[in-house]
Amino acid sequence: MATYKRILLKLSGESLMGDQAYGIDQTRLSDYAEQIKEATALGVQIGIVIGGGNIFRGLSGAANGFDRVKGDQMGMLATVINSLALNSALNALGVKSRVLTAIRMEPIGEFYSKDKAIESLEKGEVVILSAGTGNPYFTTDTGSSLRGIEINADAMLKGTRVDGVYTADPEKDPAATKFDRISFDDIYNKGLKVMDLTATTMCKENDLPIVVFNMDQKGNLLKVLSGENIGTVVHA
Ligand SMILES: Nc1ncnc2c1ncn2[C@@H]1O[C@H](COP(=O)(O)OP(=O)(O)OP(=O)(O)O)[C@@H](O)[C@H]1O
Ligand SMILES: O=c1ccn([C@@H]2O[C@H](COP(=O)(O)O)[C@@H](O)[C@H]2O)c(=O)[nH]1
Repeated sequence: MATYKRILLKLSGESLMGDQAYGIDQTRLSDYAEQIKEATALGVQIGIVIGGGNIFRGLSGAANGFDRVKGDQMGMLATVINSLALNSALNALGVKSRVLTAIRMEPIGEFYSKDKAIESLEKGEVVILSAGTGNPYFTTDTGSSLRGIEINADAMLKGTRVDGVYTADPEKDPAATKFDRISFDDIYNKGLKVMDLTATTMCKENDLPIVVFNMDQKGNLLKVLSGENIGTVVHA
């Protein structure tokens, strides 16, 4: 029996490159697809947003002289590339999945609507919600909170390459310690940067709890869905 009936799973684009310097690592991609397959076997309805940091980020583009809006559009297209890769990997495992895009680009994906997403979820299909919010100056974390709220998810599961929320960025501060649970207010008060503040605020204001966990370890998604607290729960 799973803890949640419907989830929004946020996957990190940057994690998708595995040990490579850029792009999509096939082993990591297959591992994510396997974990998602295991989760569907529990009967959980799964919406997915995947980042684009393994390919392009608007802010890095702007730092190199790109127009910010064009750079962000490139970033959103990067998330579509990752979404198609995941769609293909899931279909190869026999998991029916569908890509909906926040920007019209048929036949690459169907244009997103909440109704289409929910219809697919109720049929047991995995829905990949691509191109972020469709607008520049946002991130896929904000895209995840937005879509999670729209589809009435029970929780947003942020599957990343660290195993929870720490007192400081654990990739920079080896002395940082992990929280098992933390409130939205403490995220602000302590200035923790595991997710951007727009995304955090949307989750707080719409009562969408977040679970941050390490998706790069096989079996972890199943553990979270089975109620094991292997990450950090961010709550009201
Ligand atoms: N207090 C903190 N606790 C945990 N992680 C933190 C904290 N502060 C910063 N981070 C960083 O946040 C990162 C997680 O963010 P995320 O999964 O969104 O990665 P990303 O690089 O933004 O991915 P994407 O490609 O989807 O944009 C971790 O890699 C971690 O280094
Ligand atoms: O709603 C959105 C979502 C994303 N972007 C751009 O895409 C890249 C990649 O997304 P990440 O969340 O960083 O993985 C992001 O840097 C933005 O440039 C966007 O503009 N709007």
